Amino acid sequence: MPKEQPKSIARRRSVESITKEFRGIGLFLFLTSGLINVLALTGAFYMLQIYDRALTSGSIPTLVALSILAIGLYLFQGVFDVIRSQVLVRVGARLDKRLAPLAHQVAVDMPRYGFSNAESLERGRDVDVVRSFLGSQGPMALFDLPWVPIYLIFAYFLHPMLGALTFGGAFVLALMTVAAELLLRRLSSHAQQSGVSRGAIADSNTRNSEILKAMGFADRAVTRFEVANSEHLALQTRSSDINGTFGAISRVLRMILQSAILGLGAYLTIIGELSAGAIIASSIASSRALAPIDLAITNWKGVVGARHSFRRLVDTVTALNETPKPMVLPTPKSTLTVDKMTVVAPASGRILLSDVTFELKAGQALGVIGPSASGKTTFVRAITGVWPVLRGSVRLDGAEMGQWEDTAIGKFIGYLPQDVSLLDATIEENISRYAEKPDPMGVISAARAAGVHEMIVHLPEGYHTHIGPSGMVLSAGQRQRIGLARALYNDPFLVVMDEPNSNLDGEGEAALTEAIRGIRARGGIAIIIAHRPSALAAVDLVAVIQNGKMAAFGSKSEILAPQPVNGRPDVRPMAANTARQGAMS
Ligand SMILES: Nc1ncnc2c1ncn2[C@@H]1O[C@H](COP(=O)(O)OP(=O)(O)OP(=O)(O)O)[C@@H](O)[C@H]1O
Repeated sequence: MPKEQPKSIARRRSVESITKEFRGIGLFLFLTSGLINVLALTGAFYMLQIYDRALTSGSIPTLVALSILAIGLYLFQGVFDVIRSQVLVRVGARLDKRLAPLAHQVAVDMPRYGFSNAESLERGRDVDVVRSFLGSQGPMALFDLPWVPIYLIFAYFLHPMLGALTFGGAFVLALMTVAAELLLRRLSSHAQQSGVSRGAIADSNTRNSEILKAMGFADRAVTRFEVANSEHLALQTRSSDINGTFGAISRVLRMILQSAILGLGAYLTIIGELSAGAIIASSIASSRALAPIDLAITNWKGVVGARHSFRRLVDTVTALNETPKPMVLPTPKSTLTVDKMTVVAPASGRILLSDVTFELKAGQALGVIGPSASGKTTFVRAITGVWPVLRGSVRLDGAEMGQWEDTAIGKFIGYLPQDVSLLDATIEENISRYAEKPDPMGVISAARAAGVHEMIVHLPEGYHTHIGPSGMVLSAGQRQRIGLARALYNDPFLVVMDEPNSNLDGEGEAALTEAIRGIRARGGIAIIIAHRPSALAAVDLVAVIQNGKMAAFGSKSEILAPQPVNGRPDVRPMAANTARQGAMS
């Protein structure tokens, strides 16, 4: 027997972990479906008894008793049907409650690895797809399918030929289900991909609404969306066409088969092998036998979509299960050591930064300079753990970053990215990083350190001002200062800032310099990427990044010293020249 691959073992474990709590419910639904299907024979038995007993005996009391019994059984069937559908809806809701946070956790991580927002949000939608499928007719059909033999056996006992005809019909419809599956499987995956591409265009267009308006190319952006939308619609239409056609053929086949059963029944009655009641009973039983297959065909598009989404959810859970749970380590307080760090672009695998080595001690601040696209942002992304390190290591007090849990290490890191990106929440929630119980003094002291406290208290709602999506109600400089306060909240050991002064005025830059001095004075480490030299006023070390390598590293006075006119060739880039003027001032 071939050995099972570790990946498929991991996937199997994930499926087991997702379905574990639903196994009992699954058995309950299966048995309830059996009961519903047995009760659904009521109509067939009723007709048999009416024709063969009540009509032949002419007994009204028998007719009434049979009718009361049939109504009672129908009501029972209805009750179980309601229970089954309500349980399925609740299973969907429970699954959603359990999986939605996991899917969102992965969705939040995906953009870091080069996935578009649309692709990331698709993970969240997977949960919706599975939940709505569970609330639809699809799963009922799937639960009814295993009980189809009950009706086949019933028809067989009425007459073997009726059983054979019903079986033949069920077989043809089952083949149609297989055909629908084969045709829809690939199409559904293409339709889903085209939906993601369409979403990515819509997302990019809405995020750039100001640019589209100012430079008047909104109509061309809409055209791009239209093209992607048409492609998506064409695929959707094709899969709906296939589903609809198969559904229609299956309904017609069912009608033909039911008439054929009646015809065969009539023939068997004429030749004296069947009673009149059995004709109607066999017609009812065959119709019930084919109903779940018919329903499955009609809902097959949903089945394929839900299966696709469920598989991706399994991948999601597998990915999360594969992440080892780190130990709790003490708060770092002495060193940041970077050893031969090599970083690749997550999506393309292109090497963006290689063999970077240096060490910073508590109380030091490093300014990072270098030309555009040299790898400075890549450098901070790797140091803050936003991007993984391909080779080499980044260590705090000797322990690699990966040895900490994300939430634990996050407390020791302050990060002000180039694109500040504030969250859609209040200023207090932004600065306190969504703390459940924000420490007001901590928030205020971070805001003071960033020189933004006065500005915040002058807003009508102060720290409770809701800043809207992407920090809409604030100016770029205000956003940057609040971003700085968020980076400084709770005095993290390592504070990394990517061009923190790009939108700051003189007062803001002075606050930034003070903040860097504050970090150094309390024994933290600061790393500042700067194009504008004024940001380097409070640093003691400077590194030069050039062409994805660390071209120079040393004290500020050494790196930014005036260059000799003659003498050895200088490794320091042009950027150092621009940085020099302000930083030395
Ligand atoms: N997500 C990404 N995927 C692939 N390549 C990327 C990605 N982000 C940046 N790069 C590439 O990595 C290189 C370094 O980019 P990086 O943003 O680190 O430069 P930088 O020095 O910060 O530039 P700037 O000063 O203009 O901000 C560039 O060639 C860029 O094209």
